[in-house]
Amino acid sequence: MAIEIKMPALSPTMEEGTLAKWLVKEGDTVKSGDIMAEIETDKATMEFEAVDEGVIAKIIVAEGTDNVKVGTAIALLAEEGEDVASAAASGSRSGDAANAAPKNEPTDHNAPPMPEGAAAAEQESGTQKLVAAAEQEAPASPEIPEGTEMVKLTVREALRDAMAEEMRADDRVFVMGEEVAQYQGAYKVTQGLLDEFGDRRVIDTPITEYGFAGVGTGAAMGGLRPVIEFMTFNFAMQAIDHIINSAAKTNYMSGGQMRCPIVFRGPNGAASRVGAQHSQNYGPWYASVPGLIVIAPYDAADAKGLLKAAIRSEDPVVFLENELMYGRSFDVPKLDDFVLPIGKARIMREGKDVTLVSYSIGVGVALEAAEKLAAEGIDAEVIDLRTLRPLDTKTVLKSLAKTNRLVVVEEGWPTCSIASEITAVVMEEGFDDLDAPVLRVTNEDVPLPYAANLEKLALVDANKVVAAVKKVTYRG
Ligand SMILES: Cc1ncc(C[n+]2csc(CCOP(=O)(O)OP(=O)(O)O)c2C)c(N)n1
Repeated sequence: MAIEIKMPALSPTMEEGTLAKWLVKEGDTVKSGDIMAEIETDKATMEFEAVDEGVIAKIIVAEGTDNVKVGTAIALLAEEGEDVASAAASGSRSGDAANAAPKNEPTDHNAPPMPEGAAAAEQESGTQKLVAAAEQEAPASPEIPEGTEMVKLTVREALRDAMAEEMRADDRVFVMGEEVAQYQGAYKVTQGLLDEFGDRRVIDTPITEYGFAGVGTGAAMGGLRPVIEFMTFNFAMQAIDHIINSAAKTNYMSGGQMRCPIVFRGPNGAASRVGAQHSQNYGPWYASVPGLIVIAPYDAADAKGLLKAAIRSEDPVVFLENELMYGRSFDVPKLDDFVLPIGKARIMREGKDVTLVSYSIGVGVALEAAEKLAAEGIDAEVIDLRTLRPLDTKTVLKSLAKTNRLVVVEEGWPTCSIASEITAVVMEEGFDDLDAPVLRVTNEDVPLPYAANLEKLALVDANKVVAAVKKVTYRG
């Protein structure tokens, strides 16, 4: 089987580039270190070296092609002893998941058109469509066709449906974690999955987060699409080395030649009376790591649409749920394949006097505050970030340009928080739009107390948001 040569990531931020020039042609022999092509990005022109030895069996993406996404197959290499003609005609092999074609490829009706290079490569590799679905620009709220039926689902059911749909569509997807199979999840998120998919794809593990996060990461590098459930993200402290040092680095340290399509999911943040060690928000921790995508949905529709997108992502996703949201019901579009774009915030409520930015359970706090403020004649716009990395700063800055005041609401500590990051971005890029300092409304900067009265005082709430808004609107 031929080896796919892929568009390399020649810098940590490179997402696509121009295949400016091929320096080899079909039939040429290359060895490790030979310069094969010149690749241009908006920053520089760089030489692309061969890693493997062999004969160029086929050039897939022609020179001069713009917008070739990192990871797109650009040529096929026949290995030593392999017949070049049949290598060119045959499929390809590679250790990474981007090449392992799914048996039943899911279709993404929301996927925008692909750039030329990716479209050409798609004929060679069916999975390019999935890459494009997760990585392309898409509208903030994908259009839900008029007349679409909505169904009420709990966040828990929406998450289960997302996994079940992706498992039906792609048999590389499997779920692994403590109590996910027979017990159907510590919070019953994996309900029904063992019955439908069997114990090869719904796997109970010992209490060893380091072990199963590592097995999952290896499986993703080897061509599968694991969904790793942590009973809570507090226990993922045991697994953090695999998430940060292995999964997040794969794409970059292999120069785009290997990907790690894995989802780490589970509840995050404070629950109720579970104490300091079980009540932490890891959003800011993971969002500070290049190479990770971090998603923290609020409602059931987002939980479903974003988890489906996460499972299709070519890069590792930390998917932060919230225990207190699992049982809450919301409208979810009844569509065959409801997938939301990663990296797009959503305006939950339009307003003109102040912008409230939040994510996960904090969105509910912000919406509650907006209602209270409306009663006092203050019209708040509420933004749900949805994705914490990459952050949709455009949507935040656009809203600020309208309201000129901003408060960030976060169920987490204030120091080095998402709120701090938003504040920095707004100061750097939106300074002239500010009529007041940006305020952070967060939990108190202490390990969460266990005593019910102290816990309540330490957590963010709508009254604290109202007080902050009065400060920035000078109505206090
Ligand atoms: C690192 C970590 N992972 C998961 C948990 C959640 N957890 C608490 S008790 C428990 C089961 C413990 O079973 P066992 O060790 O057999 O002790 P038992 O309570 O049954 O005596 C689990 C999974 C945890 N506390 N810490």
